[in-house]
Amino acid sequence: MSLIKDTLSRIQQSSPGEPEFYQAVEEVLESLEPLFKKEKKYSEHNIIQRIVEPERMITFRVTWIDDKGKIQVNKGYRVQFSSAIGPYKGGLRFHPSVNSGIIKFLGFEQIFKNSLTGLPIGGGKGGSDFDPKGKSDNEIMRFCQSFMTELYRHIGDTIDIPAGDIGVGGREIGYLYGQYKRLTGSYEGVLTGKKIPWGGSLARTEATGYGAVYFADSLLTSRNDQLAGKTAVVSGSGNVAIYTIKKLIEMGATPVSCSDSRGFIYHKTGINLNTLQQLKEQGKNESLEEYAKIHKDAKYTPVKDYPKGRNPVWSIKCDLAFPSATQNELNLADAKELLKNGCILVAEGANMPSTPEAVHAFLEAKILYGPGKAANAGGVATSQLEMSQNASMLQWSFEEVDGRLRNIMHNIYLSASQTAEEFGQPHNLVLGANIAGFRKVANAMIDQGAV
Ligand SMILES: NC(=O)C1=CN([C@@H]2O[C@H](COP(=O)(O)OP(=O)(O)OC[C@H]3O[C@@H](n4cnc5c(N)ncnc54)[C@H](O)[C@@H]3O)[C@@H](O)[C@H]2O)C=CC1
Ligand SMILES: O=C(O)CCC(=O)C(=O)O
Repeated sequence: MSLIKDTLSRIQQSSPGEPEFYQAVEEVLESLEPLFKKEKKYSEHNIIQRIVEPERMITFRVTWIDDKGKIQVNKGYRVQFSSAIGPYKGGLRFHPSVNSGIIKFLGFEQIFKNSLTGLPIGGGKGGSDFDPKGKSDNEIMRFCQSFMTELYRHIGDTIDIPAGDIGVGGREIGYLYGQYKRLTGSYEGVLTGKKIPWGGSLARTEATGYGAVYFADSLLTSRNDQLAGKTAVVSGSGNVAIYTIKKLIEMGATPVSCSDSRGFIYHKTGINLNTLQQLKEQGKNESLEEYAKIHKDAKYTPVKDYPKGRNPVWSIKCDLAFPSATQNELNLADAKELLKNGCILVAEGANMPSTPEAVHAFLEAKILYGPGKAANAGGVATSQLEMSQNASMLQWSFEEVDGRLRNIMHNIYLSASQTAEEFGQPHNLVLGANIAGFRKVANAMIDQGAV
């Protein structure tokens, strides 16, 4: 269609070499076609041309000194994509694969995800190609301090509020926050994902994983089904995967896998969360290999033994799948395998983990499919709850925050499914989430004039 083709060809020309960004844009635009047919105001106000162009993209040099005294250089990014409905909000990713296209795809997704939460937050994202693996604590600290020395002038508690993502957890947020305070002298909620004694929110650490499971629960309930008794495959073994596994266990399901960039574990009787958490806290690269040494009935498969072009996590027989590692980790062949094995639900903890072909296969099969921007929105929603607590100088209980998270996830489900129904495709939550998220942002853009 011309809306998609024209927009893609324009962004390919103006932003060459950013395939993940084009992928994210194409998926959203495909879903928006029925809305554009129904309501002309979005074309009249040229919303698409405006929304695919970030309000601001900041790139900067991050110079830091390693433990040997050598000067190292990385690249830092912050995309401030849309402030139509609130201050820019989104995580920071530290991973060697980070480049402008990755940051822009994540920032673009964040616009609609944040809108879906029903909270007043705009879309942003940032990060660096810095690789935290194998770095000492002091190296991480020096890197974070240098990163913030550039970033601090662009952020603020009502301007742009970064948080964590891959490679950025409580430790990194601490070093970033310390440096922000040193530079500005201001104790404000400028970052979320802070530790509890210095402004963090209870349940933020758990929120993305818990939220994905709450979302799955809403999906299953819509078909008079439940999590209890189901077998689940989970990929990743970081923040999102661990708290997905924890909540699945609490709700009576059996998560049987986890993975990292070196390999995966299949533990048919169920992942032992204590072992996994203890090994991950030790921070060794070999934690999943160690897991299989401790639990003899678990099988570890290294990446070098994966069949070409496949992620064998998705070949494990299961009822439910929670991709919780990274983008494009589940392709069409993987999707077909999941469907062949009787998987009835996919809830994406990661951002854009399924390739477009895999997404189409899920939609065609009419299984319960929760796209990342809906299913993993619990993390950013709880970040906004952290901002609210910071602004009012209060701290809510775990139960209070968790209860709000659960409601927010159910409301996201309702908003996506009711919108999907409105457009005559009740099972299609990709369409529902994209239209519901877009409509609010686009209407705000129209109200605010040509800015
Ligand atoms: N932390 C949060 O609150 C949120 C995270 N997400 C998304 O969830 C996903 C996971 O993020 P976190 O758990 O926060 O990060 P993390 O750094 O805690 O964990 C990332 C996990 O993914 C694995 N991984 C990374 N690249 C991989 C690759 N190429 N192949 C296989 N495994 C790989 C890592 O080994 C690790 O187990 C990402 O897509 C992130 O954007 C989405 C919403 C919020
Ligand atoms: O908590 C946040 O602000 C951001 C979380 C995030 O990066 C995401 O939703 O992908």
